[in-house]
Amino acid sequence: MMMMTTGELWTSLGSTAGTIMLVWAMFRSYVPYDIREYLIKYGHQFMSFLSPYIEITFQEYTDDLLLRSPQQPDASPNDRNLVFSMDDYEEVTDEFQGVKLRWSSNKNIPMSTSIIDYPGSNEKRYYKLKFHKRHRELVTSSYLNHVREEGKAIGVRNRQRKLYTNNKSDNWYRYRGSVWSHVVFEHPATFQKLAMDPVKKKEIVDDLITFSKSKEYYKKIGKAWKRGYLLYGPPGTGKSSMIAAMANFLDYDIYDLELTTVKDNTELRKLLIEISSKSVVVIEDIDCSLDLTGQRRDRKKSKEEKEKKEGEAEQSDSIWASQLLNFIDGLWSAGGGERLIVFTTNHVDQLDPALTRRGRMDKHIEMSYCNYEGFKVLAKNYLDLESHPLFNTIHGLMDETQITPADVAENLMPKSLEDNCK
Ligand SMILES: Nc1ncnc2c1ncn2[C@@H]1O[C@H](COP(=O)(O)OP(=O)(O)OP(=O)(O)O)[C@@H](O)[C@H]1O
Ligand SMILES: [Mg+2]
Repeated sequence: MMMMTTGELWTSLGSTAGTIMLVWAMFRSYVPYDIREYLIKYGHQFMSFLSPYIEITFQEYTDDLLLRSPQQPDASPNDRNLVFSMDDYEEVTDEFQGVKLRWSSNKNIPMSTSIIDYPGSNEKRYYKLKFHKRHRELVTSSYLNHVREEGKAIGVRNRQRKLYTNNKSDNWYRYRGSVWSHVVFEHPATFQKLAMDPVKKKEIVDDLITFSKSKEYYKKIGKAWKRGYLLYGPPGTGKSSMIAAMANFLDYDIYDLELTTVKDNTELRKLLIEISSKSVVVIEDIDCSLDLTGQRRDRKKSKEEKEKKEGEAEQSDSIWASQLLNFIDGLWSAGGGERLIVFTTNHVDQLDPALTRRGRMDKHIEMSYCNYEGFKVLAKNYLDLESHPLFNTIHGLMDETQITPADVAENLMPKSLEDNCK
């Protein structure tokens, strides 16, 4: 057998490359353009006929297809801003049901036609998927769907959640017809940090999990995929914190619907229609919101005044309440998206029966004064304390007094910077 030295190998490679270049240059200068194109086109077809591989090209268009190399970690919910993507001309290998598939990223850079050109503005990126012909069935029937679903799931995990508030209809034209304004929703509340009866807490968490997994069930029974909660209890017992915890838990947006700025049913319908899937719709202080005068009802009204107005108010309340819920039932049944609707009130006894009736609101949750269990959660949150000689005394005091978690929290907060450092 003849062995080549490294020097000889390089010389031979160099001369082969030289020959190829020469043939290519002759081909370009002596073969006319159209024949050249023809030969290249059919050359490609011939080669792909012989090749055992199939290549599919995907233009970069939406984030429907999100590629992630196996070596790169998923961005966790805490690193929402970290997005991993493929570099230009990078190749990654994916594995699906034991089959290896190669993805590569490429880009077309068209000839510039405009005078001012921003770098990258005209580039069109695309991805190529290469796999063996024998896996064609697997790729077309299941793999591409799998990529799409994964992409969507990653998109949902990485999206920034939003807190929406309804714009006053007088200003809708200013917001170019947008009925909702939004800011990024970043609230630290979690169920773990919520001070409340642990059994009740677990019940709510389980309820949310069941709801979020029940798409097929709601479809089967022909009902809108939604769930209604009524949170009630004195101020400072954690109703709003609970809503934030729910949204964080399910990764939903929040739509804070201020009913007092909604003038009529048409406006209400417009607002409700715009609410997207995976959201919590919140109507705070429902007893005040449902006053048709558009003003929050004054809780300190004199008794006679209250009685005098009771008749009218009750009538308008029930109109609003049932209309709101009928709208929601009707509008959302078509959409198929998952939505929670949460009402809060400090005065559950004053609510219209149309609202509190079972079936309207799926779950009534009472948020109440802080007990010892709640205190322990707050002590852990605020002071990082799990036990202390004073806990026994506090236990006794908590049983005797009615104090809201907000008040307890307030007292556990350091009063000054020095306090904090002790
Ligand atoms: N159950 C709780 N667990 C933990 N923190 C709580 C709880 N309740 C209240 N807090 C603390 O008190 C603050 C006020 O609570 P929150 O706004 O959730 O009360 P609320 O019931 O919505 O009151 P309101 O009826 O006045 O709207 C919160 O920011 C939170 O720090
Ligand atoms: Mg509140």
